[in-house]
Amino acid sequence: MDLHFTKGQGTGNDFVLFADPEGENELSPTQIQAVCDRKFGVGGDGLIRAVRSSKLAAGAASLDEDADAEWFMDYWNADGTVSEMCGNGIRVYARYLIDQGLVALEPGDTLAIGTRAGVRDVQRNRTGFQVDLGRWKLAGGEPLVRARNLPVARPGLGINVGNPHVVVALADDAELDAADLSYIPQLDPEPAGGTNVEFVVPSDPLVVDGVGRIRMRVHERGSGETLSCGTGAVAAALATRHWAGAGAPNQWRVEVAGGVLGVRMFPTEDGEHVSLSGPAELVFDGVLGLG
Ligand SMILES: N[C@@H](CCC[C@H](N)C(=O)O)C(=O)O
Repeated sequence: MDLHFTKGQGTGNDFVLFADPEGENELSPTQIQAVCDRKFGVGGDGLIRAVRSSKLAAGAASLDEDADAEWFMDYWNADGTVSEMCGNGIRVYARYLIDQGLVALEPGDTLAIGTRAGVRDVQRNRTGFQVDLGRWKLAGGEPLVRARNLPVARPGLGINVGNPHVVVALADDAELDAADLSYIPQLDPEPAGGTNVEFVVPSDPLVVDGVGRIRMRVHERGSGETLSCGTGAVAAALATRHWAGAGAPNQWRVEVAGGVLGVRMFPTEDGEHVSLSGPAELVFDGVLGLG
């Protein structure tokens, strides 16, 4: 089979995307690993299949919340495992659907996209996209996190924004730079199903013009260290606001190795939601022969 793909990225978090509107070409975990391999394949932190929600295999996801989500983001990590949600990926996915002529979306317009975490609204803006990640949750527990080259294990804060995260505050930039994230951070207790782990350092001053500022590095479940993680940036901002206490802002600028992401917490009738904004680019198209 020939895979007609597009490579895309959002703040350096890179994805291989392909269109399977009728749901006829689901890839196996082994094929996904091969496509995402940086030496023998296209290379990517994850793979996204564009499939119509109506063509999903029964039980793949519940789309009860919004029957208008014509398109589903079928997201897979580079190691061939699924994830419920991807904050950078969903912006790149919106860009891809527009580029393929599968949806029309002008700046200011909103598109509902199905994900394993539920339906998410993505709004196109002048420079990129903003996604409403819905209600966030404290995941409970404060696992002790050990990472190579860090002097001590520290408690992390578990946060779920559709997918699982544990956020750890480090002492300073020097510690953040020294952490060796080519090894999987060890958690005690280890959360069932694994987790993404974010390491954060507040900027000094923490708040400028009402916007909180942090730096972050991430070890993604199923992909290793990446240049950025959108849902991770959201979890990191939520955790930092939690630690900062009363008076902490609801708007955050998160600096990652691949660029800058914006996070905003806002009230809704349904409780507090959190949104993520940032760029989304398509890089090149290609065809890969799959055995
Ligand atoms: N890079 C993504 C998150 C991708 C999924 C994650 N590795 C997981 O397993 O949950 C993002 O931008 O949010």
